[in-house]
Amino acid sequence: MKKITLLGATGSIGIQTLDVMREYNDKFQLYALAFGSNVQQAIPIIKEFSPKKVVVKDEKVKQELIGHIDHTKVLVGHEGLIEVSKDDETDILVNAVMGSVGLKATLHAIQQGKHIAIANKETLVTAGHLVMDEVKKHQVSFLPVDSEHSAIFQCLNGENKDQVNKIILTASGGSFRDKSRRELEGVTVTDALKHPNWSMGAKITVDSATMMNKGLEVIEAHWLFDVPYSQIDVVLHKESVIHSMVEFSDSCVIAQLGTPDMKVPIQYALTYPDRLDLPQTKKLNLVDIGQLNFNKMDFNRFPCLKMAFDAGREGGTMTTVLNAANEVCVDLFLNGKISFLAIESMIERALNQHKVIKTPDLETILEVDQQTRKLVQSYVD
Ligand SMILES: NC(=O)C1=CN([C@@H]2O[C@H](COP(=O)(O)OP(=O)(O)OC[C@H]3O[C@@H](n4cnc5c(N)ncnc54)[C@H](OP(=O)(O)O)[C@@H]3O)[C@@H](O)[C@H]2O)C=CC1
Ligand SMILES: CC(=O)[C@@H](O)[C@H](O)COP(=O)(O)O
Ligand SMILES: [Mn+2]
Repeated sequence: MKKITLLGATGSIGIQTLDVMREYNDKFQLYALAFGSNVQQAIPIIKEFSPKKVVVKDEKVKQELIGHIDHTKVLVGHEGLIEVSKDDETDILVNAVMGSVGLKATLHAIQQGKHIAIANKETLVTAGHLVMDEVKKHQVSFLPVDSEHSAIFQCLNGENKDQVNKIILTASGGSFRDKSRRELEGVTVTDALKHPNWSMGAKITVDSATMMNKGLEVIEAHWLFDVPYSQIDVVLHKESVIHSMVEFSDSCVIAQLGTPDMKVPIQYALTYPDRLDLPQTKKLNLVDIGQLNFNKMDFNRFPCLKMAFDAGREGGTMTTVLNAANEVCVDLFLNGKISFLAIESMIERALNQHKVIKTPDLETILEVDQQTRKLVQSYVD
């Protein structure tokens, strides 16, 4: 029985992680969970899984929650996230929070030798070098949940990493893939939230529409698989059936395929190296699909992807700025404060204003993250 601490239990990945745990309740037990403020979503989860500890965003949410639950210790904020993540009783940390709020807890968990299933790509974008250094130092398993990275991880299974030519990430194109840049001028939040293939949280769905999601994933792949940016490609693939590919020295390409269902990579990260039944998922039927499409990525159409490659190549605090600026801009867009196209122009402005600090420590990362959030907010205030 593995004890799991699940950060982001009320979110899209969190809920699907609980589905997997429900199916395999002889293998996994929910020791602790964390969520932000969605108390109504959290109450039935807490009642069903009876975790020993729950972490919420702040005191106000704690007060809202405690009248509804018994026998569960309620903790608050960053300190709470760190406490449950490094807790002696935690075997596996599933990090499925949205945003760089997951960084410190992840570092503490690794330092305590916990195994990590990582969905929270922002943690790797903001401070990938710190995270991967700790992973190497403490020899923990750090398994990707993100569908593309799970695919790459599977393609690399048993292969010699020195014989990798390139990693090829697939991108669906997001909600606006068939629109020209001019047509993007009037798009709404409701339109942006209609992802063609995946049902996900609001922030990642907007990231997918701006193509920043793929940009974050390029940086995530760089850190997870220790591959230089010159060996990472992105190809448009509107069906999201091939989740990603790896090309090897002999020109052989290995791809991982499946219907778009996040329960597959979530379960694989929890049960690796075993592949257990997943009865709830739809099997891939290529005959029914008939045709798979691939298109060249257009960096002028999707400037966020170019910004992410450039920030990744620059390194240091540049990706911290990219991530923090993006988090603020997407939030402003979702709250109707800025237009869709302002997301990319404001991120670009923040990147241009930043003087990079190479190999920053944690304190520097956190400081740059906060400064960037304030700066980007000041563009609209
Ligand atoms: N959804 C997907 O299919 C995929 C997601 N990912 C990545 O996984 C991560 C989660 O995405 P997704 O599940 O879609 O996001 P959601 O927005 O659906 O869920 C985010 C979760 O994080 C919680 N949260 C937010 N802020 C805090 C905080 N300060 N303290 C504690 N918990 C907090 C939310 O709580 P609450 O809502 O209660 O406030 C919620 O449980 C992201 O990094 C995303 O990029 C990667 C691949 C696919
Ligand atoms: C399910 C998942 O991993 C998402 O990151 C997904 O890949 C988003 O799709 P696109 O970014 O390709 O539109
Ligand atoms: Mn992905």
